[in-house]
Amino acid sequence: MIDRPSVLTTEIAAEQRHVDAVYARLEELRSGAGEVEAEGHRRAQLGNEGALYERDVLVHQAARRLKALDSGYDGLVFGRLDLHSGEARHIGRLGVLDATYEPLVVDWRAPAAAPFYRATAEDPLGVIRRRVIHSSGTRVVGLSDDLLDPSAAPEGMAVVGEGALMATLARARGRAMRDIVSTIQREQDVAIRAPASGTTIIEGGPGTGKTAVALHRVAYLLYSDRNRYAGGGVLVVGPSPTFVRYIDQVLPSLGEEGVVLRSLATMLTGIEATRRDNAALSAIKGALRMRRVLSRLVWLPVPTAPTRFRTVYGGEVLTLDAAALAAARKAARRRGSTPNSSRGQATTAVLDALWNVSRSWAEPPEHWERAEFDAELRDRSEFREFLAAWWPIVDAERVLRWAADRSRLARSAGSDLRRDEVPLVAASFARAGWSVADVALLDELRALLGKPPKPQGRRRRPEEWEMQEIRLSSDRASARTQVPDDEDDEFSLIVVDEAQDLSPMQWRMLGRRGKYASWTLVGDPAQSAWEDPDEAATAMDAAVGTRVRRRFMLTTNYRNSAEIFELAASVLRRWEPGLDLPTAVRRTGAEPEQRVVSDDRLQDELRAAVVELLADVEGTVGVVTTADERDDVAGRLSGLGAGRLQVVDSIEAKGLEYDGVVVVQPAGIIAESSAGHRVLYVSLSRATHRLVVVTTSADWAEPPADRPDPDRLAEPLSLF
Ligand SMILES: Nc1ncnc2c1ncn2[C@@H]1O[C@H](COP(=O)(O)OP(=O)(O)OP(=O)(O)O)[C@@H](O)[C@H]1O
Repeated sequence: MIDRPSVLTTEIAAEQRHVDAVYARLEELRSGAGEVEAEGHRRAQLGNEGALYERDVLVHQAARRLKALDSGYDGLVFGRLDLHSGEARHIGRLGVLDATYEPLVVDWRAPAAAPFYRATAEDPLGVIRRRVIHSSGTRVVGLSDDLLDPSAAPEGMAVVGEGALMATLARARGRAMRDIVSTIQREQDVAIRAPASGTTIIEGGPGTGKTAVALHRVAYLLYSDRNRYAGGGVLVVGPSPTFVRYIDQVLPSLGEEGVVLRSLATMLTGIEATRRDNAALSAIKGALRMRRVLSRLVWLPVPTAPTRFRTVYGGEVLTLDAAALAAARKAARRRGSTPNSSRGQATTAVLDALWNVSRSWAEPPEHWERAEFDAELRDRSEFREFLAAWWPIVDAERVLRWAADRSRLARSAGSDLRRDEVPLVAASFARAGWSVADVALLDELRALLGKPPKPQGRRRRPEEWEMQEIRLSSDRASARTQVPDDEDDEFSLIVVDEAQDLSPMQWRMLGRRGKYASWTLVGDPAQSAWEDPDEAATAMDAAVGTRVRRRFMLTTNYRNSAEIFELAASVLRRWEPGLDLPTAVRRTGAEPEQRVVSDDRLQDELRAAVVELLADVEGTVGVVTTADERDDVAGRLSGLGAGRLQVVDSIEAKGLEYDGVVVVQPAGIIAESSAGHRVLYVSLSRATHRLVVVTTSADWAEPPADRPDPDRLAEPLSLF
């Protein structure tokens, strides 16, 4: 007896035929792009500038095309819509036309693909059946159908497979975040395709896909207005280097390579913040009052500045003492805009002071000519050396290191730092390396210090500019990831993840990079650890400007099992009862566990829990501890997990996810910062499958009687 193929096998075979046709067409397009490139090189052999220009254009176009064709290769076709009109529309990672310009695949970002994400049974948008096509490389391995409009289904229309979303969510997580292009949900799609102008705010609880949505939005905006965004640069900012490593494969998997990903610790080229200050210090350093402190600091004489200058002119000795130099410094500052750009004003002020010395004598040498006096002194090496020592060009790092001297910091503090705060802040600048909060201070200092005037260079001929432009645009993608983006770097699109935690000084740092940018801000006020929401909101307003704001709220948690999220939510609600939290959609039957042990058993129990989770889940395991304990815990667990285990502190855990999570000493995590229960909420909502809490006290979830007033806690909800 011959087995009849199942409906699923028949349907898979039919889709495979279409997918094969798409790959065959892709090969033709690849060889076409190769020919364009060869043609470019042939033209360059003519040797004149016009030919070189054409070569650059053609090679650039071909390279872009090839890159686009390669990027979406695996699993290129992932969806199909069967429409009322009878059309079967395939959706994929990129658009492919056949030789007669009929679409074989529609790019997921094109308007024609929108119903794939937006159609529902209540509002089918002309879609009868939506099909998700699962592939492995170029081979179709499965299908998941949704019949959205059964009444319109033609006779014999097959409906096969399980729900695609649930199947995807149940899969084990790897070390890197994946794209969600085949299962984007309706509320997410609306945020992804929101207009570019102004500021788009995407809010939602843990695991609602905010990060995924923000990254897909970048790919969407690059698709819909590539010239503007690829040319002007796109910056994605995340909270920590670990987070940036976690998300850095999503955009390349969507075919976008040229986006700059930075964490708040690595915003400045050449400076990597290696530590975080404690909550009290971060609050001081992040507050706007630091700007006033820094603006005084930059004008103080450098610690090695000479306090006297003596020279001989026309046989007479001219001396400037400390008071005269201080007056000259004041005069230079009045005339200059920033210290580094004011060397000229400083020179003039010193010459004025020297001249005035001669004028104050009982018998001023009347035959001295001012112009001659200036010209001769300016030329002298002793004068130039004095100026270089007295008014040197300084960089931000040196200036902040000098502030490790308490008396120097106190001189700049005005009434902006309390007396007891000065030694704390000064001591932190004396420590090796920089903290994350210092990065924003260094950036502010760079702006306040300014730049020395540029020496005049040779002017370029217009055609040189043109060639330069072409090379720049063709190299831009790779150049942007290699060339330092310094304080001059402006972006046309800035995406900020975990935006609820930015300090006012960090908002200023980003604002300087996006004066004309379109912004996408992603955050969850309930996960906020920042204390002064009003000041942060003001700084955010100043950074993003007053243009139109659009808001989207994501409501479904796709990360956690319902069992795990219920625990995280119940803890947060004990502290802040009125919060609106998302709903988790996936039940696994695995309840989160709490293991209460004595102090001396804590480490053994932690190790046992980690070993157990590594054996139980397929993917990654995370251990979340307090910042103080993190390195010790990592040391004790080293050697376990072969790349599947990561130990992070509770702030670093932001934005990350693992299949299994062990949270160690939750009471310690709460105690670490003033909004510690929110930080714990973040820690408890990192796991997809298993959560184990290892603790020495059973009542960690109970808020203390003197907990902060819930009304005050709710304020950060108004950040956006
Ligand atoms: N539509 C979707 N289809 C498949 N997976 C999804 C979808 N939306 C979100 N996810 C998955 O859910 C998880 C959480 O997403 P993401 O990290 O973007 O959430 P988040 O809102 O930024 O979370 P948090 O605020 O807790 O950091 C990720 O694994 C993501 O891939």
